[in-house]
Amino acid sequence: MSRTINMTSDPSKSAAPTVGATDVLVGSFTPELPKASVLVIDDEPGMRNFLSKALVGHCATLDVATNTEEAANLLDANSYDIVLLDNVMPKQNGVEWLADQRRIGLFSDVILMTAFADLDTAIAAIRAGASDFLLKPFRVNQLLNAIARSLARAQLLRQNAVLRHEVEAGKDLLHNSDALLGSSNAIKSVRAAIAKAATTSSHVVIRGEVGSGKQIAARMLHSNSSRAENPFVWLQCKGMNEDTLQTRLFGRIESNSDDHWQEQDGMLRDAAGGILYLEDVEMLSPGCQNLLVELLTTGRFRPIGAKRSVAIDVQIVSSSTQSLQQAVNDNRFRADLFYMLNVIEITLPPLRERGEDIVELIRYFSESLSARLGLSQPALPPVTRRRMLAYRWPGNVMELRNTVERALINGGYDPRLGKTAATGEIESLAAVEQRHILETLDACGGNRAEAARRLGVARKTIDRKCQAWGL
Ligand SMILES: Nc1ncnc2c1ncn2[C@@H]1O[C@H](COP(=O)(O)OP(=O)(O)OP(=O)(O)O)[C@@H](O)[C@H]1O
Repeated sequence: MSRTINMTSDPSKSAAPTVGATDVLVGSFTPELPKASVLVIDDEPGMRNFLSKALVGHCATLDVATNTEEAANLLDANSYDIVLLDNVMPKQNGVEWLADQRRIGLFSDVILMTAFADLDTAIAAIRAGASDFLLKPFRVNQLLNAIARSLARAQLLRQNAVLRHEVEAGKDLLHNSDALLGSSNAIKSVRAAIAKAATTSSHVVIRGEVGSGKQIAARMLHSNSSRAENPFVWLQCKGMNEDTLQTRLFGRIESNSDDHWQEQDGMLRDAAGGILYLEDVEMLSPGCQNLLVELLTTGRFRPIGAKRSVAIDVQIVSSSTQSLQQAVNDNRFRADLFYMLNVIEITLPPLRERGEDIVELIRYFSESLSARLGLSQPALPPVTRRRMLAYRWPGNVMELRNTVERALINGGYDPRLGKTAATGEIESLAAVEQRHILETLDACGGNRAEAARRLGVARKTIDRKCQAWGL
């Protein structure tokens, strides 16, 4: 059986350390070390004792295995950031065992400890995926430095992967608002729902039309949650074949007949501890749906081609432009997955249903885009403003943002702006009323008294409505 070192255990009661026991630790080696989980694999009691004594109190979890079978069992059950592996052990040497484990699925950084620094061992270890060497005898500082280096490298790789996903997201994220702007009651309720969802780890579905701000809502949820320090990883589920989608999400391990292996990390591992945002979740391929059900049922997933599964803590926020329930009814989406993902549902109202926000959004985009593009803000004549308020915005805030950007580039708003085509869609009474009043105002050249007369309402009513819409 393996031996687990409990953080409260007293390693000094074990056999006396054999190497560098008198080293004094100075300073913090890396901010990652206190959060790290480490597995030590060594058949020599003295060495195990030295490593335990050196590491207890410095890392979050420390497990010790006396042989490779114990180690494999521990790896089946737990995830480790670092594995410290002795090379010379009975039955199978460390490098051979490591190569086997990489093919099964070993997702930790491995530091090989060896007394024989020959080139062949070094080459074999690198091929087997060791990230560093410790040449025996070594001191505690050398050990902690090697671990710190591996942790820092892993952190860097993860940050790099997350940034790559952001670039692939293709969205102009740097210049977007990081909050859902607007003072309409509809957007206030959405912000309140986001704040509530951010206090839990429950999975969330955000529904809304194209460009209505679903991704901004998901990012807001992330930055308000306790997961904010961990990654937000975005995956577009639309337009990718089954194989690519599975690899991108779950990762893949491939080995060929030459005993070479290749590992591709999936987004799930990149998102560990954070939020995975599945955009257009209704387009998720059937195979991915099955794998996600397995993940949500067991809390573990298996990279494609791996034999070993990995435990993962991730909050899934999905977005859907179509009705997900409809996709279930049409047998395009698994009903159990729908219920697992849809613990909390947030619906973003279309822009035409929250006319009060339009002027605020125009101002925001006009100011932020003019600063970014180095262009002066275009004038917004009352007639254009009215037309923008009356327009239906089928592309929602995204369309509004692009309209403002186009006006900046062209030096003014298009006078034909806001000619609405009927869509046959049912609108709320408030939206119809707003559009009708604004179109009447337009027909009256902005004369409110005349518009009130034609509409058969008091002038004060028109004034009150215009004020609410920011006119
Ligand atoms: N309430 C809002 N406040 C500020 N910006 C917003 C708001 N809603 C949307 N946006 C902006 O509109 C654009 C589209 O938003 P976003 O990408 O979040 O929409 P979406 O619903 O995810 O779109 P899609 O369905 O195409 O993925 C972005 O530039 C975003 O910054």
